Amino acid sequence: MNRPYSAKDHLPGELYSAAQVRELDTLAITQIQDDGGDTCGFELMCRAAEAAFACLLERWPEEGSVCVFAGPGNNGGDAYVLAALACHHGLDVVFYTLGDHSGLSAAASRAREMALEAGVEPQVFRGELVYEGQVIVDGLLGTGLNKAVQGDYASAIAAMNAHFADVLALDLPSGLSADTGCILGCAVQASLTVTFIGVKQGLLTADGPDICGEVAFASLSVDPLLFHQLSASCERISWDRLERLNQRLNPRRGNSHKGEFGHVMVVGGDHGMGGAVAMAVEAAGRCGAGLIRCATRTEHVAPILVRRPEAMVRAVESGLELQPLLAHSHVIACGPGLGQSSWSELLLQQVLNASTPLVLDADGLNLLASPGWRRDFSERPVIMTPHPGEAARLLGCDIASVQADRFNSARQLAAQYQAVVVLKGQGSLIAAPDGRLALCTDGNPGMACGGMGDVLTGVLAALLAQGLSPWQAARYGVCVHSGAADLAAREQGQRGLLATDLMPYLWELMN
Ligand SMILES: NC(=O)C1=CN([C@@H]2O[C@H](COP(=O)(O)OP(=O)(O)OC[C@H]3O[C@@H](n4cnc5c(N)ncnc54)[C@H](O)[C@@H]3O)[C@@H](O)[C@H]2O)[C@@H](O)CC1
Ligand SMILES: Nc1ncnc2c1ncn2[C@@H]1O[C@H](COP(=O)(O)OP(=O)(O)O)[C@@H](O)[C@H]1O
Ligand SMILES: [K+]
Repeated sequence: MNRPYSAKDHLPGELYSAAQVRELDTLAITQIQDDGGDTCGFELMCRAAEAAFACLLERWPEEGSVCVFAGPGNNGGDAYVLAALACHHGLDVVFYTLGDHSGLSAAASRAREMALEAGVEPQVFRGELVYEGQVIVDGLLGTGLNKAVQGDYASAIAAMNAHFADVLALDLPSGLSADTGCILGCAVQASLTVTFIGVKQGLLTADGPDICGEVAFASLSVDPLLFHQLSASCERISWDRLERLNQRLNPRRGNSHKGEFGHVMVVGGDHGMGGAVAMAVEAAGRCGAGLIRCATRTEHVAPILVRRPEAMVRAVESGLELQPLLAHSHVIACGPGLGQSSWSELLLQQVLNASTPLVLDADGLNLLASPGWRRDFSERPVIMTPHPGEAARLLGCDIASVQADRFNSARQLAAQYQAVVVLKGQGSLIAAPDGRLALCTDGNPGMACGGMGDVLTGVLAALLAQGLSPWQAARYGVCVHSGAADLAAREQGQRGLLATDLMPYLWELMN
């Protein structure tokens, strides 16, 4: 029996779209066929069901029964085989079907026969879920989901979600889009999702992580060489993975000096928003920038110096004093607390006129989105860090449209601005202008609080200052930032986590 392995830290680094996984399925079936195996995908279906059933036994070892839902596609086929295995194992099986099962695929038909022979008694789901046990298996809809869920399917999903039992989802929770991580109409809330052959990109961003529960991956013993035939849509990154891939910054030479680690200039902090620049300054320092300057409003100078006397903080009240300061910087971080006043515009204008590597965040992005400000950054190393609201302004659409396809939104922004883009939020995405995508699985909802983005801006600026390219810095920085937040939350919990709580952990992870 092929053993799936679980926990997001151990998921493979390659993520795939639904279409790509279908391609992998086909390649795997062809190979099984060439090796003298079955020709219709039944072998693969059996392996999927075996892997899922192994997970079920491991997670719920005491349970004596299982309730299985099967849809009319191959996801339902997996469910039939699992039900047969459960019967053979001596579990009581309640089996509900939805949709027309007279047109099952060849593989799913064989799966159904196998279930009937094992003693499974399928009944059409008519709105009432009668089951007393602890485990429901969701085999309604998989990667074939192609429209919003409604009608009987929606009723079945509502019944599963209302039941006290835990749900094990086959491949992915029904109703979740494998491509976007969005709920299409409604979705099953799973405790455990066992996903097959390739990890679908939608499991790890937007609503995916909330809906999937724990994610286990089962390769179905597919020949790894098959995977070389198509490139993954997206790379999964995490602090732990970067570390294992040995993508850390090298230890410093003993004989080094501050000039080697870059001078960062943080620009922003209009009236009432001095904290934002203060946090970017401190994060840049904790991530190893050689020297940090800050250009801000007069009233913020003293408070920032009190907190971080290491920084060189200058008042730029008229805005025009900025130009000569920029000339002495290796990296500019612009946007935190910048505001959208004429002062803000004057500062941003000068920042955009420079050619220094740039991290652009917050109001820097909001201003960039307004008419007449649009830029092409192909000649300059730039990282843009929009949250979904800022991304919507930059793309001229609403937030729901950004979130409806985060992968596409990030890619589109990177192409339009010719910059590396970090689309923030659960499962932060990093997109390069050439189409490369990475998804960070670190981070937690404790980070949904003011100032977290300002800290990220400082982190990224420090990494650019130490010589990383925008693509490297963004991948590394997003993982360090989210990894630090996970460490901080482990101490005291997620709720109540503050942006400045990350500082000691940034320091630790950077070493
Ligand atoms: N093809 C293969 O070789 C393998 C496939 N596997 C399983 O097969 C699944 C994919 O199978 P399918 O491509 O048949 O797709 P699904 O099983 O996801 O279902 C597709 C069916 O559902 C219908 N449907 C789609 N959206 C609907 C909606 N919102 N409301 C009602 N009906 C809807 C479609 O019209 C179609 O009839 C995977 O997720 C995985 O579980 C696994 O057995 C591994 C091997
Ligand atoms: N639910 C979440 N899960 C993971 N990361 C999150 C979550 N909510 C926010 N974050 C992260 O926290 C940071 C918040 O940034 P942002 O919204 O710009 O905050 P602010 O503007 O207040 O500084 C981003 O890096 C984002 O990815
Ligand atoms: K499913």
